[in-house]
Amino acid sequence: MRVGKFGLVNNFLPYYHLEKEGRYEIVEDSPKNLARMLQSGEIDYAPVPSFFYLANRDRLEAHSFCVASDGEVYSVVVVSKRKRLDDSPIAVTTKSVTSARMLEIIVREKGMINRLVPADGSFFEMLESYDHALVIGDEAIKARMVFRVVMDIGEEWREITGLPAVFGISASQRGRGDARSVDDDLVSSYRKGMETLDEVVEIASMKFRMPAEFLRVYFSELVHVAGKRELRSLDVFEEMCHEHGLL
Ligand SMILES: C=C(O[C@@H]1C=C(C(=O)O)C=C[C@H]1O)C(=O)O
Repeated sequence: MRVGKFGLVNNFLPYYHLEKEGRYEIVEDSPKNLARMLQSGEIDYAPVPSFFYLANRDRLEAHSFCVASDGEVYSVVVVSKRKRLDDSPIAVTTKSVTSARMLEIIVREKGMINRLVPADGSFFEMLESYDHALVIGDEAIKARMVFRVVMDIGEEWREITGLPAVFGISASQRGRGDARSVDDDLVSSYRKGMETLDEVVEIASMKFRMPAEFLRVYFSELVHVAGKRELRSLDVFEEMCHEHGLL
C-alpha cells in the first residue's frame, strides 16, 4: 500500500506515529500532486483537496481522515500589505484547489467586489504585485508572521455556513477495500499524536522552524476526523459550487 501525505506541517502530527511504525510506504507531496497520483493509481490512499474529491466523486471513495477546522484554521488566510482588506484585487495561490473556490464563494456571498487573480510564486512575490494574497499551508504560516491576516478562510466559512471548513479529505479509488484499514490506522495515529502532543510539537517546531506555542494551538485546533458536520459541510460546499458555476 502506498499512502500519500501532504508535505505540510498540518500532516505532521497525524502521520507521526504511523510513520514510526513503518507499516506503509509513505509518499509525501503537495495536495495537488497527491490528487494526480491517486487518480493515476500511483498511490492507493491519500488526503486530497476537498474540491478534487467533489469533482471526482463518482470514482473516489472518501474516508474519515481529513484536514478541517471549525473556525480559524490559521494556515488558509488572506494576508495583506494594508491595514485592512479593501476593494483591490486578491492574488490567489495556484497551489490551492479548494480554498481558492471557497474564497470565490465567500466573496460572492458577502457581496464583495474584489477581483481574484491566480498567481504563482511565494507570498513575497505575490504581495509585490498585489495588496492582498490568499496563501495556504506552511507558506501561510510563514506569511502570517510577516503580514497582516485580513481573512481566515476557516472562520469565514463557518460564518457563512455555520459549519467547519473541510480543506482536505482522504480518499481512495472506489472498490479498494484495503484503504479502509489504512484510514483506521491513520486515525489511531492521529489520536496517539494528540496524546503525545509535547513530543510532536517539539520535533515539528525544530523541523519546520515554527514557534512551539503556535504549533501547539494549531495542532490542537485542526480537525482530522470527519464526523457528521464535516460531511454535511462537504455537501454544502458541493451545492454552493454548483450554485456559483464552479462545478
Ligand atoms: C489547511 C490547509 O488546507 C489545505 C488547502 C488545500 C487547498 O486549498 O486546495 C488543500 C489541502 C489542505 O491542506 C492548509 O493548507 O494548511
